[in-house]
Amino acid sequence: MSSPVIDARGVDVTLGGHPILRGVDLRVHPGEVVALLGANGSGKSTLVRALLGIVPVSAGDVRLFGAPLGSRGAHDRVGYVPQRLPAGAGVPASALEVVLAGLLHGRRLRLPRGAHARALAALDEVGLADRARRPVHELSGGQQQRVLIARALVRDPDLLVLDEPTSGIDLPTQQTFVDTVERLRTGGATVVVILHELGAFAPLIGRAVVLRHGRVVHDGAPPRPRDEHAGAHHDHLHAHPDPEPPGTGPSLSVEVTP
Ligand SMILES: Nc1ncnc2c1ncn2[C@@H]1O[C@H](COP(=O)(O)OP(=O)(O)OP(=O)(O)O)[C@@H](O)[C@H]1O
Repeated sequence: MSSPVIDARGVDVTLGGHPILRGVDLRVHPGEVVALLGANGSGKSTLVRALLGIVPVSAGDVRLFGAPLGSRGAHDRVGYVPQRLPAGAGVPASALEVVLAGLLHGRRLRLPRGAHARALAALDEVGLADRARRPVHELSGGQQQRVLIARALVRDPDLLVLDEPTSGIDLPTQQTFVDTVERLRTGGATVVVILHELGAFAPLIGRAVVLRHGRVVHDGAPPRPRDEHAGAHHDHLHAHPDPEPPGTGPSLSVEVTP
């Protein structure tokens, strides 16, 4: 089998003095589309941030494209779509400028040749070509999310990491994202996507990794929708909080569905 795009072994992350990830192992191979699932607070965003070197790892080892974290060559191949525009996004940057920023990374402080055409093409792909000059903070939440996706796409990434791309997004826009991921996968890219529900992504997802209390509790076939609330494990896809810290509380949980 080809060498993994992501190779994380025994990853621990501690934030604010609290253990958030505990001994996470994750290997993702070229061309895989992997969904990262789990309740609110189970550690999904922290895991992708650790994989990308955005939060420090307190134990374990992470490699991207075979290189240790911090290797620029590897990072240049990644497109990352965070959950929302970072704080400070009130600066009056246009959608086009935000997308162009995706082409500035590593030591590259100048835009490459053809940058504007590439940025406009990326905005067009997410259906925002006509909003290119609009200040991004004047766009709707869903449109801002699309701008962030365009910012990742403009890099032509070999690894695309999406943090809940469909939360608060209408169904037609979700389909735009799914089509984009499908196109990247067809081109050989690898995709890791945090989701609360497989939803429109379901046809693309061959593997699901479920986190609970910062540990991987499932790595394999995606749960079928009708199983989401069945069984004791209930490590499902909805936006419920992670119920109790590990090692405390009762081992039996009961859910009452209205
Ligand atoms: N910078 C931080 N300092 C302290 N605790 C943090 C920090 N960032 C995240 N956490 C905590 O880590 C836990 C996991 O958060 P994380 O955002 O990774 O979960 P998640 O599974 O992505 O949740 P959601 O589905 O709500 O986005 C939460 O309890 C959160 O409060």
